[in-house]
Amino acid sequence: MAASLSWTLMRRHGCWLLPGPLTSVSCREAGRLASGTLTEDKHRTLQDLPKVHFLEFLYRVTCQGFYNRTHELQIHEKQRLGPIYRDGMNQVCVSSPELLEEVLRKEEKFPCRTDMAIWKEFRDMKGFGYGPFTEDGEKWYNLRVMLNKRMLHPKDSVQYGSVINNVVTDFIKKIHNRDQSSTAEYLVPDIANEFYLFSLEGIAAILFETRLGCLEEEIPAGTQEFINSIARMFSYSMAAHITPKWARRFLPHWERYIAGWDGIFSFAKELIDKKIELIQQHVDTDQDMEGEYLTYLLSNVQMSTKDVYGSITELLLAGVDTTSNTLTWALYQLSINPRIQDRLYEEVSTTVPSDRIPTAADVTHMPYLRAVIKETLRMYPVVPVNARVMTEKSVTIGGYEIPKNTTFVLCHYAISQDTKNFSDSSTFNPDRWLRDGRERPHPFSSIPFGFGVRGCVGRRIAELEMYLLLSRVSRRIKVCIKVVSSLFLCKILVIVSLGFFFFYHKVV
Ligand code: HEM
Repeated sequence: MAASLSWTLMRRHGCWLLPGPLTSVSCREAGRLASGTLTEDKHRTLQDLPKVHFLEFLYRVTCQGFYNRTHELQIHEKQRLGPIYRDGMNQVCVSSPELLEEVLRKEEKFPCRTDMAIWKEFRDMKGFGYGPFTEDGEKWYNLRVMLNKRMLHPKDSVQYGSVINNVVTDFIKKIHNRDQSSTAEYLVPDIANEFYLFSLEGIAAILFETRLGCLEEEIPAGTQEFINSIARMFSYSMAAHITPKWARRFLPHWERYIAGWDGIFSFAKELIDKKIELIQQHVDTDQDMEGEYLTYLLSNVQMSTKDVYGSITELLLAGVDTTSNTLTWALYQLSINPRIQDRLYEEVSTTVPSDRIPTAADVTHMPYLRAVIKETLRMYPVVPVNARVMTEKSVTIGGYEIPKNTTFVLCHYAISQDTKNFSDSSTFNPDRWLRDGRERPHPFSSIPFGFGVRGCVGRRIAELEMYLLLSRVSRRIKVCIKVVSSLFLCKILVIVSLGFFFFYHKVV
């Protein structure tokens, strides 16, 4: 998934290609065995699984236009081959909630995703520690034990409520000030970018305990350089990954990729070093030091400063596009579904009086708001494909014995789009998540934050950011889509540009 996440971010400049025809041939045997209806009379192995040949895969990607929409390729292959098959790289793809559950429930003590070799290479070159994405095994486990504290439990995230609300206030001010000529309605030309800046400001305020100025009229030069470095690192990642080591000297990609990381780490390091200095001053003068996440990590004797540099940087990178893309899709769906928007407005305005800002505690009384986010993540999962590698022993999945070190590709997108799991799956319907006595979807049919000990560490923070922003926006602003100039989706559902939004004040 780390690769998928980095790919997600890398593809911010991708484009939407027209869908190719979907064939409806299915591999009945694999489907029936996997769903348990075929007698398991024979010992079945990896070799017995239906297979997509590498050339077939190349053909689909290059000639059939799946290059920029491999999430749709998941659906295509599932229709042809059933819910479990081998892909062109001999990985085992699973695309039913039952099989997904089987894989994840059998995961090992230190679950492994994929190797982040080129991320690790930079850290090794420059002497920085690994973070939660790059670390593996017992070291990863010990790191997560420390990172989880003050972040993963819902009551931990509540303490960041006021920090996030301050950032939301600045976001709303910025949007309002955009067009001073009209108090009633105005256009926001690139809402995806506004949400990117909001998410970066929000996660940095939590992680660094400082503000970066992303929501100011003019973004400070250092912050802008940091944003550019993130973009540079991701846009050259794929080229750096496929360039052979011997060719790096002759092509510009590797150097640019490293320059991107240099910019990211030097910015993060400067902020962390400032905090270390501040803590030291307090220690020297015998003063108590109050602080949040970074202070907690730096005060933890089991974490070296080198590890803090690595972890904070990876948390920061994971916490921006994920949240901002989800918010953009949520707003898009609200803008084309005015009844859902009105219902959200009703819920927020009846739960919190208009003179009060919604808090983390208020959000627990807003089931519809939470359902809107859950449904957005079902339709547009920011991590549409994840992975697990069982490194200790072979494992039996869907009746097939799969040798150790085989990669399992978890096809979340195909699962959450399947009408067997969600009736009318292409319709945005938050109601399906309400706990009002209706039948609940299979628990593994939509798991946008992953599962188990390797699941998303930033989940609670991300949810709180999205709830607090959306509750305030929906109470104050009526959002309509005016022009969808260019709705680009790419390989992993990242929005490059979502046209123009037409905003109208509800309450000034
Ligand atoms: C809408 C927002 C987000 C979504 C949908 C999301 C989703 C995910 C998913 C699916 C995974 C992989 C889990 C697994 O393999 O089982 C993950 C991992 C991770 N996420 Fe998030 N994430 C979001 C926001 C954030 C934020 C705000 C942060 C930072 C505070 C963050 C930090 C991480 C980290 C560090 C990992 C790697 C964990 C590990 O390997 O131990 N995420 N995320």
